Amino acid sequence: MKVVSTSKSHGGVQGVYSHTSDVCACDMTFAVFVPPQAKDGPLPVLWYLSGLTCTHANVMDKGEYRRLASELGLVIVCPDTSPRGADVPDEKDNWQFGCGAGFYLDATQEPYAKNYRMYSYITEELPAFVAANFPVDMSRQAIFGHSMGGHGALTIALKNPQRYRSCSAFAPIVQPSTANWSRPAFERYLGSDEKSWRAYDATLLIEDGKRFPEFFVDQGTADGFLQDGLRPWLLEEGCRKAGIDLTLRMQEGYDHSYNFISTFMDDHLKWHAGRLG
Ligand SMILES: N[C@@H](CCC(=O)N[C@@H](CSC=O)C(=O)NCC(=O)O)C(=O)O
Repeated sequence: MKVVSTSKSHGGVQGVYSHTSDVCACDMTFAVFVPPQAKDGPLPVLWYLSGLTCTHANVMDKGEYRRLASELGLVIVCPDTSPRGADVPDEKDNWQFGCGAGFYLDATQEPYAKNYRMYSYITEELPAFVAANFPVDMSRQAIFGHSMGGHGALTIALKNPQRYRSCSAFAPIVQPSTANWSRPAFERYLGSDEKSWRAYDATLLIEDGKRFPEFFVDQGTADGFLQDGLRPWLLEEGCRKAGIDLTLRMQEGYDHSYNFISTFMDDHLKWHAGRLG
């Protein structure tokens, strides 16, 4: 593991690290905040998945999670959103595909299948790496995220309900396989058979029988992506039919930015901490 940077904050350490990922066949960078309680033993770990165009740094710089994470004794891990590097296929002028737009899935189509394996990276390789290198109690994990990362958190929790004690999201893409901003990426990563897309679509996973006990979602009413891209009412309907407990808070006047996320970050951290013990 390469230490990119460390910096003391609220008694803990905000670090940025990189490692060689076999799964993504490139070097990957991620951020970890370790609160001061780590000196007394392993701590619960909360995974934050970021949205389109982000790296590990957006939430680290603008999410405002460290003060309360320190108080609550939560380790916060913030991975990148895609593979990157000179050998990774990309489309520089397309923010909804390629680097920064990995959609937390395992691509099956060439030339993307070699590197774009963010589902396996987030659920297998990075957890094993974090467990081996940080003071974490892997029996106490939770996951949350924003937008594309909200989609990632919901789908990963639905597919691994025994691993995560809780899941929440800020303005998640709840049905990416039918939204115009994500459909083209799904087709290019997964091929034209839309049946294979269902494995990476929260509302369709629920329709297909996957379950998670409860979700907590915040959504701004002034979010420019609300009507066409995010559509939380689809998740509301799916959860209602499936008997999944969904707390959906429509936050008046808030947009899609980190000003919205940081406003409600404390509520999400407290909600997860209450379930992580
Ligand atoms: N470049 C786009 C806007 C991209 C954008 O809003 N990205 C969001 C996530 S969107 C869904 O996954 C984000 O988190 N951006 C990073 C940030 O720091 O705000 C455009 O120009 O419209």
